[in-house]
Amino acid sequence: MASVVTPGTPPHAAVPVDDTPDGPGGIRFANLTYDVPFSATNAPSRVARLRSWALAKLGRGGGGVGGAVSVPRSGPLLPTHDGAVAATADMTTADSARSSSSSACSSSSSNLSPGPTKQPPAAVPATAPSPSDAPAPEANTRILHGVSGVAPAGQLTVLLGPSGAGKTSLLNLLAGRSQYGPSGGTMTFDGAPRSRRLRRQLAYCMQDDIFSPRLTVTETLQFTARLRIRGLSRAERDARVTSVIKQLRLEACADTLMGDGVVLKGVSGGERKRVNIANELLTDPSTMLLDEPTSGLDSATALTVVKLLRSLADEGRTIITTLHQPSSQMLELFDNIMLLSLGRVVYSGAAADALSYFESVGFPCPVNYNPCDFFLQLLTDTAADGSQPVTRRLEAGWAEREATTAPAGVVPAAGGNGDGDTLGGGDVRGGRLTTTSAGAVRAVRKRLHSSSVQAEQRKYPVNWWTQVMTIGKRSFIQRRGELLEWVQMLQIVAVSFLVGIMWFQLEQVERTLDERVSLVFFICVFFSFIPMFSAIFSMPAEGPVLHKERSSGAYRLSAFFVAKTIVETPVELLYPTLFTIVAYWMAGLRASVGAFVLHVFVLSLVVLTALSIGLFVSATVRNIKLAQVLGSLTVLLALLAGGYYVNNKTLPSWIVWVNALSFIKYGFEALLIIEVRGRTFPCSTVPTIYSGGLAGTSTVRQCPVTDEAIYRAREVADEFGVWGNVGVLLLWIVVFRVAAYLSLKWLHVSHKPSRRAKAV
Ligand SMILES: Nc1ncnc2c1ncn2[C@@H]1O[C@H](COP(=O)(O)OP(=O)(O)OP(=O)(O)O)[C@@H](O)[C@H]1O
Repeated sequence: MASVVTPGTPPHAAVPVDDTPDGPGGIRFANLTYDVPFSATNAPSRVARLRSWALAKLGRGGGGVGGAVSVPRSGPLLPTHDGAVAATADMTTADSARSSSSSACSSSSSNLSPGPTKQPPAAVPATAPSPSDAPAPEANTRILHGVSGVAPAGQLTVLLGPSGAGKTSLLNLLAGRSQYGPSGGTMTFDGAPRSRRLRRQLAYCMQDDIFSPRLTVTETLQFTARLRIRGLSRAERDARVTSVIKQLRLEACADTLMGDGVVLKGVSGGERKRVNIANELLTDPSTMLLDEPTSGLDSATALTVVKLLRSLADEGRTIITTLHQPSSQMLELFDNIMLLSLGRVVYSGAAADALSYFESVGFPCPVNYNPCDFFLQLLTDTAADGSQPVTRRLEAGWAEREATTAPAGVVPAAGGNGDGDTLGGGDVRGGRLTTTSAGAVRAVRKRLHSSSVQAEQRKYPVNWWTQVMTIGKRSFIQRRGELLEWVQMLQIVAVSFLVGIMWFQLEQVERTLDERVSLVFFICVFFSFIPMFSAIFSMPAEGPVLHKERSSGAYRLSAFFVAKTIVETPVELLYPTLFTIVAYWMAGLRASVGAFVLHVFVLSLVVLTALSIGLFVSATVRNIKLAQVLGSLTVLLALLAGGYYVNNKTLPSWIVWVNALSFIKYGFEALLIIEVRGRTFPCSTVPTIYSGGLAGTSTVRQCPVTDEAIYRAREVADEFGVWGNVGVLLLWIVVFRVAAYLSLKWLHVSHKPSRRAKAV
């Protein structure tokens, strides 16, 4: 046996560790605190941050970022109207702001008074100070204040609390997915600290059920199974998917698209929630954390989902879920309830004991009232002055109870010590007749223990190549669906015919040279805009799925990136190829198969360059509007500096360098060389810049017009040749792809928990 104690955690909060299937089951956490930087909650302006930074550099203080000022810990405890004492000593001003803002959202009058049955202790002391409850550093806002609890194996534990109470933050901490990691406290899972192996056993169903919209339910589950389950044959994996579909009663929608709920119609809201659970259930997790699995569902469907969770708990799994407004029918299905208010526990224990506890502290639930509604109303009850005396009293009451009854800072598990032995078949737990047997709990844990010991050795469930193949196949289905949309097809076919008609069968004479050059330039510009914006919109669409899957440790970012590149490259080249087949021959561009093939090749590179730049922009800038603006500016700059509208001669000398930055210029020059190299064009009666008959070139006309004359007129560096331009485009593609990869890795979708998270 060992102990897990983190710095800043009082020794009494040590939780025994027994890393065996027979050790204490479930999740235990004690004195968990969670702080987020003040700037994250209050978002001071850049100017304020800059000012703060400058003052700090000058050594003049400045009150931290955004000017947070701590209320001294020894500051006065606020008396409340009923004589109880409000524990505000450990709140920063940011806390107070959060507290009062959440008050402002709740009812404005205090209409819940203590009932007559039992009087609460005359004056409940404030939360007992403990090291983990110490004030957060000045620049932080404390979201969770020393939260302790137990979610025993084989039981359904429900987190309740008003909006902003910290339910999601607690779940994120337990799942190791919080943005900043816990700042203090301990947690153990089946008696052991969190480890890589646990990450595989722990399923986290996030509130937003994020899926690739163009996959069916079965495909979605099959791809997850392929990525997250190791060592099964294809038949075994399919059997697992089928059994999960059956377990979650998804047979009727097995072949329905997931959809996105906006443009693409797919499964219903309730089905989507169940697919979300099914997706996590595939790995046969011992522990499931669910954030609002019933949000947006009607009461009957919500009850079905909760019943499902009940049955999963009865199989021996540890289930913790947050719920917004459970019905009284649901209450019957819960084993334990943990009530949170502004980051503090006000009750944690058997669901069936909650009412008697509230009665014992002076808040009896009215007859025929939904107890959960009653609890939540108590916690949102606000006095006329904005204070929350009831909440404060409940917090203080629970803190006192914790201090006196559970020296380890751990609430006794409902119905026993949580080791599973007390959960005999037909055991009465929290007033509910349980069906979970100690054997079921032990069987689940033994099975998972042995399989996960092997998993411990590996960072990812399947090897890199399998990851690439699986993600590639999935991306292909997704992109194929998008690309083959008839609207997109229509756009390309229409534009290619339009172009073919506008530039129809250009004569090979000087008179049409300008049109020929403008057509080549137009093609480059058109195939820069379309892919640039397609890429800019791709990350916002794919990012959430990537983030979710990377957070569960399903695959490497490099596998995603390589798969995306391999699959999307040929798919993205479909449109330029289609366009060229129609427009090239209709317009009468160089009638040679070699020139045609080279034209398609160079145009493809232009498309890939625009895609790579767009990908980099969307991977770096999260704000889609800003990404759009940056994308437009980039293409516009590339267009203006592309060599058609302005060139080195017309540009002011100090800005000539922008020409070199225009990727369109390289594509344009390469295509122009392909078009005119080695060709001559008979002069027409009206002189043009190409024959040197116009001012600025030569007074003597040179007939016929040669390719060199065209290069001169257009300032094309022909010594660079087609392949020189191709080389530059390839360089742009590589540079921006690598930059996009690094940006994704370091800026947004790293699955790695923060250092703080690793420490606990
Ligand atoms: N990373 C963060 N940055 C800034 N504020 C945060 C962060 N994480 C949580 N918070 C704040 O912490 C508080 C608790 O948030 P949390 O999402 O945990 O509440 P919740 O109980 O799940 O609410 P809801 O029921 O509305 O989902 C909120 O006021 C939220 O704004």
